[in-house]
Amino acid sequence: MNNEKVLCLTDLTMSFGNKRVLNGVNLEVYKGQIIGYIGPNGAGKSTTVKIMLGLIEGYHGTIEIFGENIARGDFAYKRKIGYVPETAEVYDNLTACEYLTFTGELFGLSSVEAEKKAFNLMKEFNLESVFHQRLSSFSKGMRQKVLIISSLLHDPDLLFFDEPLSGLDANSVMIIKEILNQLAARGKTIFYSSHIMDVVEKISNRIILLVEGRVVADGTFAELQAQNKEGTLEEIFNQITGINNHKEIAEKFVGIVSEGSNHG
Ligand SMILES: Nc1ncnc2c1ncn2[C@@H]1O[C@H](COP(=O)(O)OP(=O)(O)OP(=O)(O)O)[C@@H](O)[C@H]1O
Repeated sequence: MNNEKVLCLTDLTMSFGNKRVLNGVNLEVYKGQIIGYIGPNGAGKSTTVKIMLGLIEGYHGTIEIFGENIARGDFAYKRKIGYVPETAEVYDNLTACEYLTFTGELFGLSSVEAEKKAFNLMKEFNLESVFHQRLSSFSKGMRQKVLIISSLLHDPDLLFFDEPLSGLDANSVMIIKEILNQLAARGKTIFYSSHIMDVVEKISNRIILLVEGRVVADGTFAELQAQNKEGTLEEIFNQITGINNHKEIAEKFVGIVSEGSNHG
């Protein structure tokens, strides 16, 4: 593992109104690491990522990316970043070709270069026949693949993926997992959030668990296993986050659903 520091968060806090969402997050991430950033709904994962991308302001603490404090306002670092958001506004009226050429150009590629690279990448996902179709006609998984391609066109050094496997079928998941592994082997750093625990378990070489805006576990899967009684990452997650009454919650939920049901 390389010891070049790519990301450094020091005492990161963030509030929305009176609500404290991040409670002093400290992290150092090194080149070539694949970080699985996990946590319950609302833990603050997307907020952390959006702050690092400069999409949310008003945080306290320090964020250094590639050694630069991002508060200085020099956004050159963004050119070396790729991002797949959790929910994306894709420009539905554009064709895949138009959208990808446009995003490639935003990151400094020439239009010819962006289009050629986009086409070649679409082809690897068997999407070449829809290259000139509007995104509005794409299925969820097809759109997700376009977003993944769009985040990688400029060959970024640091990738932020928020639930990158959303909507992808089993074969595509295997391909993306392999792509992430190969990118990391080439020195790319990957920071991704996902709720799909078996995938996080398999592909991350470091797992960070955030609960209520605090890092409560940080280590390789083997290290987390050694610190906890449970076996799979899903079980470790449930053990640490203290949610072990799934059955009772489900029973209550179904009870409420069936309340007063005289609907025939
Ligand atoms: N723009 C906003 N204004 C007010 N509150 C917000 C805003 N964005 C996020 N929050 C709140 O911050 C908390 C953390 O949200 P965040 O989206 O970071 O969680 P998450 O860990 O990514 O969750 P999930 O797993 O559900 O995607 C939530 O309580 C959310 O309601």
